[in-house]
Amino acid sequence: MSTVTVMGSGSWGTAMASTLCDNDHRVTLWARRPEVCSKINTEHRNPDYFPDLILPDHLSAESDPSRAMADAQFVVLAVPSQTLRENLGQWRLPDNAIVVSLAKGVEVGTGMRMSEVIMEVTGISPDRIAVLTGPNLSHEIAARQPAAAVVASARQETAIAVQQLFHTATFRPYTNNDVLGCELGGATKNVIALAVGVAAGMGYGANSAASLITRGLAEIIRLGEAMGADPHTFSGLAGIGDLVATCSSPLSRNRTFGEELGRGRTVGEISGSTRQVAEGVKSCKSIKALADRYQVEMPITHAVCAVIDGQIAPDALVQTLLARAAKPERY
Ligand SMILES: NC(=O)C1=CN([C@@H]2O[C@H](COP(=O)(O)OP(=O)(O)OC[C@H]3O[C@@H](n4cnc5c(N)ncnc54)[C@H](O)[C@@H]3O)[C@@H](O)[C@H]2O)C=CC1
Ligand SMILES: O=C(CO)COP(=O)(O)O
Repeated sequence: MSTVTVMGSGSWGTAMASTLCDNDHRVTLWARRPEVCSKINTEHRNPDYFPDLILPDHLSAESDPSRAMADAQFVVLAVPSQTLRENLGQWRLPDNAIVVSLAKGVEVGTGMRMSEVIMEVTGISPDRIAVLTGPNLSHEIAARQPAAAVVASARQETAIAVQQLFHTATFRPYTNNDVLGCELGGATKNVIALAVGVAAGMGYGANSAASLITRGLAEIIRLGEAMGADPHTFSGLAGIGDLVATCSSPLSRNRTFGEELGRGRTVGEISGSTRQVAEGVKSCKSIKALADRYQVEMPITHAVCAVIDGQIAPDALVQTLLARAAKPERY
């Protein structure tokens, strides 16, 4: 049994905290709002994110970050990518705890992956940092539907410790030492899911979705290789696995955001109507910046950015991609 603190009580933090309880770990969930803590502690519910789910009764919630993390052997970070730097700046993580990053994004302005942000802000060695990623839609995980995932760390013992921490009867993590590839896979698939959503919102079917997923994977691999990732990572759970889950599921916030765009709503309208984060809306900019920095062609990412920035209408996204010069199929 380990002592684990999950920092962030949105969809993914709550689902992961709940899963961790299946292994009888001592789990504390940090929530910003005391009223959320109170609902979790007294009613075992987090109604804003899971109105129908009863949480394990031994899951406890705490709104004070220091109290939440006291004694934690593992700290699991489940806040949005674009707030992680600010959050870490305000928190004091316990010495020697292993830090697990759950966020799937690239920081706007710096182009940094989440493990890089963690290292820069906290000074923690990469040996104590792990990334958990893969095809893991929170509502399916919270319902204990079976799924696999990847735990990546620079240090194999850390990856194995986190793998064991999360491995339950329904949740099966594999280890991987390609932290860069795993993080990139998780962040880039959100952008492709936005494009797939736009196509779906315009009424296009499986052929359009499959074409975007496949060519999306090609541009993800191009970027990954240019940055030094292992290309095999992208044929695994952190790559094609997560890409397929996110691009296919109506539960995906990124795909749904794109679908709303395709139906004619604006970025402002969609963002204003949900409290949930669709990471690709911001990360598309930082991923496009990485593509420019590494001189990699990422036409779908470019087109998504143009839609999000209002430079082209959503219904021009697919046309823009189809009108590109003809070329051989290759990565
Ligand atoms: N929901 C899912 O199925 C999965 C999500 N993820 C990733 O997990 C990360 C967190 O996403 P979700 O929990 O799904 O998002 P969410 O929108 O459901 O919840 C985000 C949580 O962060 C909190 N938050 C927002 N702004 C904050 C701030 N400035 N400071 C501190 N906390 C803040 C919110 O109150 C909320 O508790 C994202 O990077 C997402 O890509 C990864 C795998 C699956
Ligand atoms: O990362 C996810 C599934 O693995 C969740 O995707 P969304 O953020 O699009 O809901």
